[in-house]
Amino acid sequence: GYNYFFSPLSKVPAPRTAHLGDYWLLWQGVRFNRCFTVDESFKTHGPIVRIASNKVAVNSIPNIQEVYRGHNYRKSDWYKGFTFDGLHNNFSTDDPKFHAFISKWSAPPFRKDNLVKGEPAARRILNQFTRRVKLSGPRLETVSLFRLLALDMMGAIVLGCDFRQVETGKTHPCVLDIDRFMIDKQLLPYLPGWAYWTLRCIPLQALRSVFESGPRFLKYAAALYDDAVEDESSERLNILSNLKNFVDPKTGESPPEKLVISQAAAFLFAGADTTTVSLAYIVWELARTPAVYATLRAALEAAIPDPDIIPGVQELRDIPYLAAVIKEGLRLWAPGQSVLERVVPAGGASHQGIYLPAGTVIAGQAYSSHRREDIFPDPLVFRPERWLKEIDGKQTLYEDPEMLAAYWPFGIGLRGCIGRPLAEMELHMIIATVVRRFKIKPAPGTNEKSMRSECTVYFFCSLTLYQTS
Ligand code: HEM
Repeated sequence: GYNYFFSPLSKVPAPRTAHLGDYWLLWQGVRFNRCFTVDESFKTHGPIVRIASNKVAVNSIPNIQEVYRGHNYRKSDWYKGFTFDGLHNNFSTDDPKFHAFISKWSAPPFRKDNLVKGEPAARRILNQFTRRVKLSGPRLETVSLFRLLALDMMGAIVLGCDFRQVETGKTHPCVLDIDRFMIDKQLLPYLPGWAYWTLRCIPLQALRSVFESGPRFLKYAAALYDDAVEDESSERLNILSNLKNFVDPKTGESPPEKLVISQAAAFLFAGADTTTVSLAYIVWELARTPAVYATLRAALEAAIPDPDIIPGVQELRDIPYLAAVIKEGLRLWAPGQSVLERVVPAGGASHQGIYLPAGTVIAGQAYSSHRREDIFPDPLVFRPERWLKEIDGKQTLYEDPEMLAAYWPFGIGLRGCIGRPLAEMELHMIIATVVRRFKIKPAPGTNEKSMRSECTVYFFCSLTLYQTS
């Protein structure tokens, strides 16, 4: 009754059941359908929609910019699930001071000049990947393989550790725990408290391993921390040794060990599967869109005459068609594209002419912004050309300001993705290698339906990679 008639949010347009409480959103979440249903609701009800008793979603670009730009709208309680041992990291915290404090240590290894020093390690892993593809035969489970690749690359380039998964073909246990951890932290929090605690009491091994994944994560991170060493030969900063040895020049203080370990655990879950999912979708789009594959292949053959050579990221960034393929892939299939919750600050705020009291949870979703027909014509078509323009007779990456404002696969502003430069480096190097060295086509069973997901790894994606002559 209160939710439906008297709540200040009852004025916000919504599917009828969303006005009644939190079950509508929960139901969409357990069906892995939240992102798509919220998107449908925008189409039916307009740019602001109520999605739960205290939650609204917005799809107007100025509203989204206002919410995500600064620290004014803090992260919601949902992010608290991503603490480890009660300790926050730069993903989970809603405190701007703590965020600035922890970002100060974490940011330097992600600087482009530092990442470039990781290129030899990235090349070594990509050559191992090529050998593994050849060993595996023509049909490949690409998601599993990309998961090995993404974690190995992140480990070698910025974490200062060698997972050696691609080389040995053995999956590190933390990869499976990423799945369990995401179920525990992303899905189960939507259950009512009694249902969550009932599940926790059921003595089923599969459930136990879900609930114990958080502590296990911390153990993996602690082991990495213990092993982290400076790579003196390359003068490359890695996150763990950087955090381990960091001394604040002003205060002389170092970050507490427990905090560093919690931060390392955050990088493990935030950096591996995001890259995996992006890769899987981009390669799938290339496999099912032969004209785009052919154009990219030709551009790469021109830029990389010898397929045994893997160019550096700067050289690859100078191939506009490759950059446009990655941009377009992330437009359609960014891994974190469902609602990212923030909280309306003290004093409340007005969005789309509706007053939202302080404490209302508000969110946009990249999935919907990226499919705005008025901004991205034929939004469902994978068309890298939309990001290109002929300037002075040369094909150039062109970022139309309206498209750019609506494009946020890595989030926006101060709480945007700290790993973006690394992710972009990995995507450039991996996609260039795959396309330059292999012909690809989707295997039977990989189709629109099998690829439909909330953009976690819960989808079946099997592509056949053929080696070219
Ligand atoms: C294609 C790959 C990636 C995509 C699309 C992506 C996307 C995002 C998005 C959308 C956010 C904002 C989340 C929110 O507001 O809730 C985010 C934050 C974050 N990402 Fe990424 N990410 C990627 C790769 C990585 C990598 C490789 C790392 C680390 C090695 C990483 C570490 C983080 C961290 C620590 C945050 C929290 C930043 C903060 O709140 O200040 N991400 N990412």
